[in-house]
Amino acid sequence: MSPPPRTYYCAYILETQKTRVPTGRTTKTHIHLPSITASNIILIIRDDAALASQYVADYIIERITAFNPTPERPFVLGLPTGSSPVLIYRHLVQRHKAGDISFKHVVTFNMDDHSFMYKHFFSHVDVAPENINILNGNAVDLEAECHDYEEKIKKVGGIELFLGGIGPDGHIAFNEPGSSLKSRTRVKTLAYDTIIANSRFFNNDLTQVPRMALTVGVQTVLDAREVVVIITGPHKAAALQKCIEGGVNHMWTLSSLQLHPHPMIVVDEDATLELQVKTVKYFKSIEMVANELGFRQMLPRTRKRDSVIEDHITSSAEEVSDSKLQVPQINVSRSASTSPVLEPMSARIVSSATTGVQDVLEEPPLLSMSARISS
Ligand SMILES: N[C@@H]1[C@@H](O)[C@H](O)[C@@H](COP(=O)(O)O)O[C@@H]1O
Repeated sequence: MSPPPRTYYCAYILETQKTRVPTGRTTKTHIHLPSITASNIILIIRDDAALASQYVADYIIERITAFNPTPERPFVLGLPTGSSPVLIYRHLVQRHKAGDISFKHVVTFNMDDHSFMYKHFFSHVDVAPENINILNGNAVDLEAECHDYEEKIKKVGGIELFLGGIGPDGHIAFNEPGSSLKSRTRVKTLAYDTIIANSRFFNNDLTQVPRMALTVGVQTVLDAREVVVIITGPHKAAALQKCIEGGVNHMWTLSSLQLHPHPMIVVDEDATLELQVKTVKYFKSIEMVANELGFRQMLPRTRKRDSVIEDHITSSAEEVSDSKLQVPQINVSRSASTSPVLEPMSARIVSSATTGVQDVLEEPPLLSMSARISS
């Protein structure tokens, strides 16, 4: 009896893998899922936002644990704001409190200039204050602030994993439609759509929403060794469709992930509403095949490699020698400087500074941002 087609397919991959393994050496190999997709993008689909968020949080924990960070070689994590990652942070906090993960040797860089990170994440885990990097929208010299941010990222050895969210227009961080795909950290004028979307943080008063923001650039995100993006809700379905089924396009800056060697997008069913059925089925089958074969997404253990096959024997020595990282000694004071040039969103969020830190674990899962902030 002939095996089912998917067995043939898997067998074909395994055969490819075998022929690429150097002869005469005992190696344990893994296939990267991106190698069997049309682009490199891995799309993970979960039933709802809670399950998608849990997947991402567990994945981040897995990656930090596997990296085994130390003070000399910290794990560098890029982080977003917005309502999408709130459940991810909640899950990370829970796992931290359960003793599953420490953030002691994790250095963070935020995508843009919000302070909500303290409320939802930093205040609840053991991340060292000197390891937290957030753009300061109150800096006197904004250009220098942006330049220094890029330098700090470089100094710490680059970002290992950039977690991101998107706006309904497909923007990543605050890289609005039309942003250069080569852009780096800079001041960005916000699109009207984004101003409307962010008005929920400002009592729905459009006039209160800042018109500009500091943000990492598209290229800053693409430079990370891995990018993981969470997309949930039907209002982001059109953006997901453009970014997955369309080409690379500066009007949908998330689509730039197609240029990245290790991007993963984790979505709920609602976000897939605009995708073709065959696209959804295909990506689901990729995960199913991987599960059946007993492997998940595997990243190169060495920082410079982007190979289909991973060599577990040779990697560790290269990895250590290639990553003498220094934790930057950065002043992360949240206080505003004397004459603010550009007020950050965080400064205008009603009562965010005065309400104090709440235990986010007690919040209902899908409470809107505005409701949380004004409570
Ligand atoms: N700069 C932020 C993005 O980083 C975020 O991804 C987006 C979506 O936010 P939400 O997750 O609340 O939809 O909002 C803002 O534009």
